[in-house]
Amino acid sequence: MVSPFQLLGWHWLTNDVAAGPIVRISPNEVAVNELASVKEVHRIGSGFGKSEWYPIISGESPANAGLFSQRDPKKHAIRRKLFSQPFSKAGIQEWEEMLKDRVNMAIAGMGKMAARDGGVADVLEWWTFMTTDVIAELGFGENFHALETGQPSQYTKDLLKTFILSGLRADFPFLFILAKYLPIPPLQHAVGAFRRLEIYGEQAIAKYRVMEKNGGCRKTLFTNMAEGAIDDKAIAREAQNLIIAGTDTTSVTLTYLVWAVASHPNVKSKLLEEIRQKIHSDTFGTADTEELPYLQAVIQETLRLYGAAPGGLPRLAPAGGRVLSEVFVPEGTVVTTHAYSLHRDANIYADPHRQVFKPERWFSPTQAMKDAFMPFGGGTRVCIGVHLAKFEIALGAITFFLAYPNAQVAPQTTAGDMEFENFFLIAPKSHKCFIKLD
Ligand code: HEM
Repeated sequence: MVSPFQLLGWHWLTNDVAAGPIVRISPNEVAVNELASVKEVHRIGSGFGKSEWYPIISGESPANAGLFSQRDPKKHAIRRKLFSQPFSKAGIQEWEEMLKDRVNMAIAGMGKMAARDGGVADVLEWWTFMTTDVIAELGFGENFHALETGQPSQYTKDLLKTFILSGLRADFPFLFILAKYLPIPPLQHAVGAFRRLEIYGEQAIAKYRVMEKNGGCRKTLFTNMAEGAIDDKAIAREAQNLIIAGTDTTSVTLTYLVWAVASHPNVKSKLLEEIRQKIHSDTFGTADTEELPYLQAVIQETLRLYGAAPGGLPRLAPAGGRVLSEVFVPEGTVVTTHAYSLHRDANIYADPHRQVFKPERWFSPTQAMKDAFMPFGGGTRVCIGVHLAKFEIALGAITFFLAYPNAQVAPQTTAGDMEFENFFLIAPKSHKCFIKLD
């Protein structure tokens, strides 16, 4: 059974290291935190598949499940194969100019905001406009113009609203049925948003097809997929899912990176020294970002502490059950693993906690550090957007600190504001991160 806590994504911090390697957190659910057990759960071929939480939270039936929520391993493998080239490192590098353009627009937007608002900009807002415009271009071949207008599109607002509301819809479906007939404004807005999203996705793909016929369409991630490999309804759904999976995840992580670096002057000066030494003109590209070891260490450390999806990833114990951390876990039990706890395990990471932002630890990581590092999940279900996310974060960080080397956390943003809110994906509680740019 899926618990309301699972649906709302609130069940992730309970598995503290002190609580033990395996903890029963509901009648049919255990959380595991021991490295060997976590590795077993995510090992390719281990038989631990995604639980029923995924189709419920995404609102997708088995017949129309997308890449993220597909539970059937064979169907998932077929869909994943279609995505693997466009999302590969080389595939993402083909979008380099567009990525750089959107990063530059975000930096310019922050500058304009700061010029208007006493030198201070909300970087979370601009990184979110950036990631939205990037993924809309990749998924739909459309520009949502969030960066140009400094406003989220109606589509993005609906999408993010429905992501939070999907937990509610799954738990209380009758409320959403009633909402069609009863004048309860918040529920009617939600139903309207779900419907608008479906219509928008289908219209966008239909429009794309017309342009394709006339030879005037922009390339998308789906452009080179074999004819008929995936129908237009499924493309619309996948594109929509990519916007959910690829927007806030990256913008929140990049925001925490800027905040953490701006809060640690020694880290900032080392990062700036490396960037200034190795980046000599604005023609730098994605490949150059991989030649900056200190930047890469800063990104790793940010993902360790502030990766955007650190909570439980629910899987089902396979036929016959399994022994995990010396405990027999019967078949069908929900088993969750949590990057949050693993990334703070003092047996693996020295001084693991939040105050200790130490990129240097990644210069010579132990095998255990590498094995325990799972901000993007693991096994066959590891995040498909990892290269896109890492390039956006790297390009964003370089461009930001070159433009604003004196960046500091503004007094409007306190440590409390940057505590996590958690709905499966985390965000700063205040949903803002004000940085003084000069
Ligand atoms: C810093 C940014 C990101 C983080 C921390 C992150 C994290 C994750 C995690 C932890 C998972 C595994 C979920 C599970 O097993 O339940 C995942 C899966 C996934 N992510 Fe990401 N993600 C990020 C960026 C992106 C981007 C940019 C995209 C696409 C545009 C994306 C698309 C996906 C998809 C489609 C899956 C499902 C893959 C599958 O099941 O085959 N993610 N992500």
